[in-house]
Amino acid sequence: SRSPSSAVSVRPSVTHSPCVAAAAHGDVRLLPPLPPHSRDVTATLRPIPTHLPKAAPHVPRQTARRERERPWRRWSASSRCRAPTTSTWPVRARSSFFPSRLACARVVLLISGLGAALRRIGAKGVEVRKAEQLLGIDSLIIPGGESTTMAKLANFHNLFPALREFVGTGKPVWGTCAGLIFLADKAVGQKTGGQELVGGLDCTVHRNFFGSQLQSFETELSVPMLAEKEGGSNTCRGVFIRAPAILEVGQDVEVLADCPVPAGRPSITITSGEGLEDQVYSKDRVIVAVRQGNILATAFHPELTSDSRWHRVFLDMDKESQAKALAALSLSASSNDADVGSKNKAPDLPIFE
Ligand SMILES: NC(=O)CC[C@H](N)C(=O)O
Repeated sequence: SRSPSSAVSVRPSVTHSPCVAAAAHGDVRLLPPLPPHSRDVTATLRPIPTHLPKAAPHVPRQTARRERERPWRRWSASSRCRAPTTSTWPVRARSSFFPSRLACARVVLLISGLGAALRRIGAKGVEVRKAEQLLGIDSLIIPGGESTTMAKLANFHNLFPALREFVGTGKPVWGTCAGLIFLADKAVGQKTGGQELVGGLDCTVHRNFFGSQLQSFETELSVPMLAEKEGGSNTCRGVFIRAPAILEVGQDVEVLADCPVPAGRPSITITSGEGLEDQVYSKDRVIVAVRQGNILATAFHPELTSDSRWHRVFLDMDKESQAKALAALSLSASSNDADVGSKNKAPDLPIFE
């Protein structure tokens, strides 16, 4: 037999076999010879050292003076917040904000503040990165970010068909900011070449209605629905970050909040395309929150305030949708019992005279 300290040849396919485990303890057994037809590929296994080198004493890192004095710069301008240059594009994208931030819920999910806010009110969230994960969730949040990049990534991961299907199931979907843009049937103010949308919400959205990052603002919004459903004040704080706004809605869309167009904001030209004339948005108010059936959409970020009423409204939509699904299930089960032979027949409802 061979000395335990020498290298041992093993077939790669058996690297985790008991023989190799034994080799790690110095008890080396040689493998039976390879059958003549197999590829003669071998790998070298070095014995694992029994004595690990002593850990070097921990020396606390010296914080640079500049960092001590201006800690808030640490994760902003510093190169350390950049993705490693060796990452490939999709990996880097995943580490930024999508689709890991495409959030959803058995009750919803997990992005940043949205996740924390939902956890506070007892909802469980999961991250959705792949289309098939949408099958296991009850409701979905498409959060803020940058909708053009999010659309590129959703395309890359082939998420659009699954997202459209999810919206079509009637399960609750909430889009905030860029998520609202995703859900709109039509978006204007897009980059050249446009961007793909999930759609489902009958409205026209302007991608950067309120201007650039510098024009981000907070304001008090009047939302009577919040007080009606969840109690508390008639208003809520709206945090608008490079925010979109809704220019027009279809008749099935319920407007939940609007706000004045900020004074001094340059006029917005809406390029209609398809041979229609450009129009200038001339109203003095603009829509910032809507609901259409299973879709809730806000141009602002409710997760950035401590008011969790928007989250509770969304969870109520989730409960409603589950109750509906249950009712539909028990209805179809009882009609199956009563009428086993006739599949796909509409339920025979009783007539009360
Ligand atoms: N905070 C946000 O989500 C900004 C959205 C941004 N205006 C966009 O085009 O995607």
